[in-house]
Amino acid sequence: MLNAGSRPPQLASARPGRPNVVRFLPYIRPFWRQFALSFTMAPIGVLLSITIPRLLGDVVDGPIRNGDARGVLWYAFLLLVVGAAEALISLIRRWIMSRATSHIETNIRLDLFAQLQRLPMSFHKSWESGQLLSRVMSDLGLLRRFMSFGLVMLFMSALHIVVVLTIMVTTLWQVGVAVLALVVPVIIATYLLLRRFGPLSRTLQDDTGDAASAAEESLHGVRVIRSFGRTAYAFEEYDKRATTLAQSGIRRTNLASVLWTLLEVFPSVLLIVVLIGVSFGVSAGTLTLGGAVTFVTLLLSLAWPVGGLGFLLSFAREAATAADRVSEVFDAPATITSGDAVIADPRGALSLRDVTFQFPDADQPTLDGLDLDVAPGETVALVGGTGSGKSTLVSLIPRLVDVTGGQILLDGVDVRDLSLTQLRSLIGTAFEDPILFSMSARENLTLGRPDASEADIADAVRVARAEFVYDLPWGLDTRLGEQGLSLSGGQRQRLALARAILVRPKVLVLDDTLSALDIHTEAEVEAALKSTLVGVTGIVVAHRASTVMLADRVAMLIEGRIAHVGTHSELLSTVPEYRELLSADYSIQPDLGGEA
Ligand SMILES: Nc1ncnc2c1ncn2[C@@H]1O[C@H](COP(=O)(O)OP(=O)(O)OP(=O)(O)O)[C@@H](O)[C@H]1O
Repeated sequence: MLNAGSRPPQLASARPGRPNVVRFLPYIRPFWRQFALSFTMAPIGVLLSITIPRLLGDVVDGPIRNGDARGVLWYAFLLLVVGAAEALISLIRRWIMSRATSHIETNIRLDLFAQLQRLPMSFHKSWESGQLLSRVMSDLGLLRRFMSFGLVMLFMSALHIVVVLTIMVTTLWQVGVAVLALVVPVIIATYLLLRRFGPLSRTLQDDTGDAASAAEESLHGVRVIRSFGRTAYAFEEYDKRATTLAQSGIRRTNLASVLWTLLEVFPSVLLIVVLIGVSFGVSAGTLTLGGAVTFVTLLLSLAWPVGGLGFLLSFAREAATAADRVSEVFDAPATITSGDAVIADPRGALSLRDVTFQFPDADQPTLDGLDLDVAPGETVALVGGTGSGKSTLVSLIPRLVDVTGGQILLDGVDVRDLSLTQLRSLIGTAFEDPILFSMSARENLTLGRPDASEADIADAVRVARAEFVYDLPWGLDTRLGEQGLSLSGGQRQRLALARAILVRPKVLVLDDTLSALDIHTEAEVEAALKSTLVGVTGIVVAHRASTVMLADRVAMLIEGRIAHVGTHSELLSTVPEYRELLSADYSIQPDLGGEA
């Protein structure tokens, strides 16, 4: 798996007044030869395309006027060669650019993915996944398409227009000036329309992200939606976002159509002016018939560059918006950064010193002044009512989030000062809701230790009572997860537990990992875990008395504070809230009662 920390983004830093799109230039730098070649070929293409009107003029004034059939054929051949050369140049340019920009897109996408891996959980909780997906996929795709052909076409169109207008002004200045007089208001109108286009394009791209989020959420929760009979409601919710998206698309296309129409009609208006101008020129004898043909054909050659300019300018605006949206993810602060310290001989002593944690949008702390020392090899169970802060506390240990006050020390070193790679290799975590990836059972198991041997895997599988993996259709190579074989909740939990054990952690954090197991399997797993936890520091979030039995000591959380610490028997006999909390299990396990 990608080590996010090892891939710093190449994106240039933000500067006031500098458009975000410019910040992506470092990605283009390794491919500057391809870009240089493509931009050098562009003027040759323009030159060839304006050669055709010149040849047409010459054939009219020469072979056609003189009735020279061989001459006409010769010009026809020349026209064919010029046309073919123009097509070949454009083909080569496309090949070069599509290869270069695909690499650029991949590099940006990898950096963006690494950045998403680096960003703290608070970022992922506050951003809808559809919004992130639309940035990773559609915005980057749009940027690539713009770099691949939009940029060079924009350059070619502008060059073509400038060259043709210059030829016109120098050949027949009266007509040239009239054409220029018409071009200026069109440029101003284009500029004004594009200013309105920017915000519309941003809204459309944001609405695309919203629609993607709605689709992702309802597909993810399709089981819940169906079981509550809320398919119609989910459809309505998606319909709302899809309609908003369609409306934004229509508003943007309406505006773009005005721009495109303006620029498409423009050459036809120019044609009238030019036709009147050249007919005066021909009758006054200042222009030959061939010259008139060249003039008119040159003007007609403007139809695509001018018509396409509207599309290309709006495309450039959309690419700028896509760059803004992608930059927002790159600019989000990666608050969980690696420290430099490395523990030479890790033992797994864990200490909480006045640990406080408050969610950014909460008005009071979720954890408030926690102190606890867990000795190497000791197992502490965290118990407490629902919402008392157990999961929040365990997420602080591997730094999924950071404390907002106090310190968590591992072997006396503040976890924020430790190398993140070492910290996460020392801590194995398994959550209540185990996430399995769309890969083989073996890859899922070895996620935290890709070099694990068959014997290590077998050992972890045995402790977690996950032997069922060997009975899957293709054993350890069976593909699991969203697009693979689906496992039961208990099987998933056991696989996640084996994954955490396989890391051979110094600290094993189990966040209610055994909740989906039946009582017998849980007892088996616990017995095996007990032998494994020897020498490993354990932090076990527990709801059942049976899980608490794994622990040497119990810390009871009440409203974000550690209210009681002691052995299970001590708390049972001295803390009524503890007895009450575990009463369900307590009543069905008389031997526990005996212990009390
Ligand atoms: N992003 C958040 N912003 C604000 N409050 C939050 C956020 N996430 C969780 N909380 C609150 O923090 C408190 C502690 O939650 P936590 O999940 O740690 O409890 P828990 O003890 O693990 O509960 P359970 O046993 O039900 O899993 C809860 O009141 C929860 O609503």
